[in-house]
Amino acid sequence: MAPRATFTSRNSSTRRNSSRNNNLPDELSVNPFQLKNGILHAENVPLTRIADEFGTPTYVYSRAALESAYTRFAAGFDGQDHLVCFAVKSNPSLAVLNLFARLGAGFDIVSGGELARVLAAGGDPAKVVFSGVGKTETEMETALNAGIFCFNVESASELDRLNDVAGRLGKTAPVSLRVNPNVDAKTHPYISTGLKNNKFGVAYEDAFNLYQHAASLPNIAVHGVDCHIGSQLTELSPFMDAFDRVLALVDQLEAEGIRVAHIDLGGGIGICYADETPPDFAAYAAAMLQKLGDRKVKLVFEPGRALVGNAGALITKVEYLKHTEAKNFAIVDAAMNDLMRPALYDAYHEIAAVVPATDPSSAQVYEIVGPVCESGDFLGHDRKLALQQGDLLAVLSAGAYGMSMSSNYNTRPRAAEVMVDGDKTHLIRERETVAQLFALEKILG
Ligand SMILES: Cc1ncc(COP(=O)(O)O)c(C=O)c1O
Ligand SMILES: N[C@@H](CCCC[NH3+])C(=O)O
Repeated sequence: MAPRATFTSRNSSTRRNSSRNNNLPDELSVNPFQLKNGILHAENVPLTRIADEFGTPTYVYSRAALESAYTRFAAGFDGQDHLVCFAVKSNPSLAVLNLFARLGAGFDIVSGGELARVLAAGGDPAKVVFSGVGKTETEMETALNAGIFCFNVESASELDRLNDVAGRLGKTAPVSLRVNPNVDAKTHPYISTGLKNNKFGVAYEDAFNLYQHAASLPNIAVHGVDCHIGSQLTELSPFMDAFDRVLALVDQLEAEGIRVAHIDLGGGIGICYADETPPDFAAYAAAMLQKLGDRKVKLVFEPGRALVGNAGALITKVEYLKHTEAKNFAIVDAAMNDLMRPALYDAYHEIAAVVPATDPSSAQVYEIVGPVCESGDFLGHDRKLALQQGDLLAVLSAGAYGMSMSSNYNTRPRAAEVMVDGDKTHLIRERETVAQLFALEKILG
């Protein structure tokens, strides 16, 4: 897959970002990384300026793209009672969460740590849904005390524990059961969650009985039905199939007198990394609303990647070029610890020169690799680029599951994070120092 000359075909609807007047053309709010005067920019900031000011590797996010994605996603549900809960795991930066909170977003969390982040970022606990298969008692207590919107319960034993914890606190826990509809999400097996053999949720066949049990528990209030079938979905049909199964269950529950006030359809809409054509937000919303029909129920969504993925890039510098008999290597200063998606899923990220060579005839096919001592430490295979030592590269579509899955492997401080807003830059996370990496450690006395 050759890198494209322009960096387009991110989620395609180009409606104006109505959240605030950022004076950016619509196109730049949707595709913030564009070439101008021979330099790749984020909005109106040349990436060369970011590298000079903040060093490399650095994650860069576009405020306009983040806000535009949220606004376009939510706009599809205008007129329908709904709540968009951004999936924090995809990008837990306080600055990112704060932007979404200001737009009225809720949040999908999977740990007490994520709840703390949401609260620190100004998020409203009453708009938080708590997913995850392994909630601890302490996490349940904290979430009950914070007054979250709903627990997405993933097993019978979790339901009983939540009932006990709520009882101890003299509270009632609002609950959805996460049902596993056994639908093939048609995505990478590591990020498919809605099949029978996945650890997530409650088997569809068991859900009705478990709801009856939930309704009988003194400290549990059934509020909804939840379902999330996987991530990076590029087709509408699995969403539709899952929704069909969820609606059948909702009808069955209501017939039994168990009222369902909301349906949480999870996240999972994919983005364009290479040549995928994921469902357009408007088409996704229209299809969901059509299926919902005239049922009076709130819809909850948990999008992560679709709101942040294409709003971010990782800037890295070429440290060395190494030409061997078998391969050409561009050894860059970002590595699998900064962006592990290629190593973990063999995921493709477009990699573009920040200042493309004026004479592309010198281009060669490179392995783009990092300095980590693992053969799996690569960011891209077989990329045709005209490179020199010291050149800057931008690894695109890195706003989701990039920084959030980074590590300190090889005692590498994690990258800085910068938010671009028009022609301004904001350092939203400082680069870690090596001293910080072992500050909590002790040697024996
Ligand atoms: C329960 C839950 N909700 C939402 C998400 C967000 O998924 P995505 O980033 O694909 O929208 C995930 C991750 O797959 C998840 O596990
Ligand atoms: N980490 C994955 C997505 C996992 C979704 C979490 N349920 C990715 O980078 O694509």
